[in-house]
Amino acid sequence: MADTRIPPRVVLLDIEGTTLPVAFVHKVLFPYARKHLPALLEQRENPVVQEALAQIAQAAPGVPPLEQLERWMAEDAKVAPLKSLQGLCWQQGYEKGELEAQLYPDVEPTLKAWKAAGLTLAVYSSGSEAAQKLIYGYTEQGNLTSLFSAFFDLRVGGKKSAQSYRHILEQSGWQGQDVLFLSDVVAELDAAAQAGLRVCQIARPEDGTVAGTTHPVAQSLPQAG
Ligand SMILES: CSCCC(=O)C(=O)COP(=O)(O)O
Ligand SMILES: [Mg+2]
Repeated sequence: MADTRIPPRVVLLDIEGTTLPVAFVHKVLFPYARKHLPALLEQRENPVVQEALAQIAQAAPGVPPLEQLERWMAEDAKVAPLKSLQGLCWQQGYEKGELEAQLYPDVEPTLKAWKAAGLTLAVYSSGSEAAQKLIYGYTEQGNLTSLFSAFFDLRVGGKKSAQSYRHILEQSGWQGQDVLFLSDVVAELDAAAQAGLRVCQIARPEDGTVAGTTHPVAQSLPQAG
């Protein structure tokens, strides 16, 4: 159990519902990817596409790739081939100026203040590392990627599994009691706490996030720090 009188050294942040509105992900990013996936799948020479197609064939033998991707998108499944292909669609959207990440208003000033105060900042999202870097690379406030020291994605495992947070600690060398994990999803906080991290739920009123009963709750990043 962490001594809460000692401040954390690292803040590990979820994205959707924590730093970026759920509506932006579901009403802007996901539809953009859905529209561009069929053309992307034609780019057979692209190594990201090739790897994703191989992973889809392994996960769903005999199912046409686009059909399987549609199923996963309908379920909002957090699976690596979908996430890497979505990331590639978004890359093209950001580079063409068709996408720009709209963070919650408190996020950019708070991240900068935490960084200036000496905290290490890191991301853990189901979105691929490439997609995370795009979000923070193309925000309305400019490129914020240099604020972050590490980007963790589904390669460490799913966010509702304690083992994933143990992998993050192993890979980073951080001690669990030094790391504060912020997320809107209680099951993710449960898993992180089980692995020995400090946790705080971000329950955004504008997203209607339901506050749990087992972990500290804040309505914005500055309240959590
Ligand atoms: C970082 S890319 C957009 C978010 C995304 O694809 C997603 O599935 C949301 O995942 P999170 O773990 O940030 O809730
Ligand atoms: Mg989230």
